[in-house]
Amino acid sequence: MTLSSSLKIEKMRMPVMETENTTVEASLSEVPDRLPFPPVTYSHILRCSYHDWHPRYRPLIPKSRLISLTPAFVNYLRADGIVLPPEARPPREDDELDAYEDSEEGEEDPSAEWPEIHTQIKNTIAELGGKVTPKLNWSAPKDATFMSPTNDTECRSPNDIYLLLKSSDFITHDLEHPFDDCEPDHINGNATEDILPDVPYHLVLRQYVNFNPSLEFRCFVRNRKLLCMCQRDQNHFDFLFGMRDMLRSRIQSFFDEKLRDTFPDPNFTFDVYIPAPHQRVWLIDINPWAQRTDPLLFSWLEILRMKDPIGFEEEADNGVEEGFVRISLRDGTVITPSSEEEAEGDSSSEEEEVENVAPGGDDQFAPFLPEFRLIKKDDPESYSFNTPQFSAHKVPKELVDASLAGPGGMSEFLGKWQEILKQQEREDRDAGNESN
Ligand SMILES: Nc1ncnc2c1ncn2[C@@H]1O[C@H](COP(=O)(O)OP(=O)(O)OP(=O)(O)O)[C@@H](O)[C@H]1O
Repeated sequence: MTLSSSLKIEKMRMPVMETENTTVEASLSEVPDRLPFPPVTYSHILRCSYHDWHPRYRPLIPKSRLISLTPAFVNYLRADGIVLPPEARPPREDDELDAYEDSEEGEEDPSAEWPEIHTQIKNTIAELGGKVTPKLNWSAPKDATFMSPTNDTECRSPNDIYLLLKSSDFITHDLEHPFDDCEPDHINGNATEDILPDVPYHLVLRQYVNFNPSLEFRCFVRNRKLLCMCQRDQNHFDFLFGMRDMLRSRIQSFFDEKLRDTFPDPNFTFDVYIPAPHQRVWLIDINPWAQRTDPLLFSWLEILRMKDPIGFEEEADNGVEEGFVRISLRDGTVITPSSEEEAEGDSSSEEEEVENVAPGGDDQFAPFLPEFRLIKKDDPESYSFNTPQFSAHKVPKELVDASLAGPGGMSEFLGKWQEILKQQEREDRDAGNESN
């Protein structure tokens, strides 16, 4: 989950936008001040927490482990400043220096307050092959990768994890604001008492895999219908256009078979990863149907106003004649598929327009398949904003510049900074002793 995509950004994204099949034009005057979301309830937010859905969808998720967090560890994450547990030092040749370090007053060790968690994290990293990527109940610390030696969320030690978690605004949001803009649930039409629920905080450690970002997609579900989907990465990938129909079909089947009737809420979003050979769909994340979830290549207003797609299955359920569906190609050919396989076919999505004629034969047109939006080459309406992703959540520019000195720059910088502070303390102490 990312921090709320503000209405300002909604407005920036609204002007003319080329979609898969049509051109949507929306005048800024049409954009309401508040988006017409149904109320986001506390329980919806909790049901989108990794710890809640992980047990249900375990076989669909890349290998991951959950560590239930104690209040002491959560307090450590919440505390200002970044103090890391001392790490085992490599043996030194200089005996004198070793003696000096041993004789120094014990370094502060925050993990003394949560030794079991520290050990569990160490063991889980080892169990998952030595490399993990962390997240809390809803968010990964993607905005803090500049702190990492590898410049991503790969972690090999507990300290790598603490450094990322404590540097991330997204993690702070999970800790301090998970229920912002939400309201209590209603039972029999009456609002329950407005008390913020306790969050069972968990650290999620996922086995680190080299993800191909072009094959990550975000999908939007309304009233248990897959409404639309788009790529997650903000770059253009030419090869995706030829694969669009196949990927859409995979995601649709995955949704129909695994998620549609099992996720407790009718509205939500989910992220998937479909690595080569693109046979298997992996569930990566479930996010709330709420403005805080980044709509990526769509705007929320557009999604909220979108017509329901109508699929083959549904037509069969409604007893609608097969001929009701037609696919017209740009050369004027009209085909009427008799099965999903045929509809999928190998026709190029670039060449094809898919239409649906509403029951009753009137001229209402609605998208037949969920729209699958991809970033076009040199798209003048590029969806990226010429700023690095998550830049709004990063630290002051000077610090970012310091980190650009090279990989690991920031953690080295932090280590040096802590040394400088300690040296300062020692000097102050000595100066105090001399003056006494
Ligand atoms: N097992 C993994 N190994 C390596 N990278 C991963 C793994 N799982 C996820 N990622 C990467 O981490 C990114 C963030 O993961 P995830 O979607 O769970 O975080 P999030 O904070 O909920 O994101 P968002 O705010 O966009 O919803 C993914 O887009 C993917 O690129």
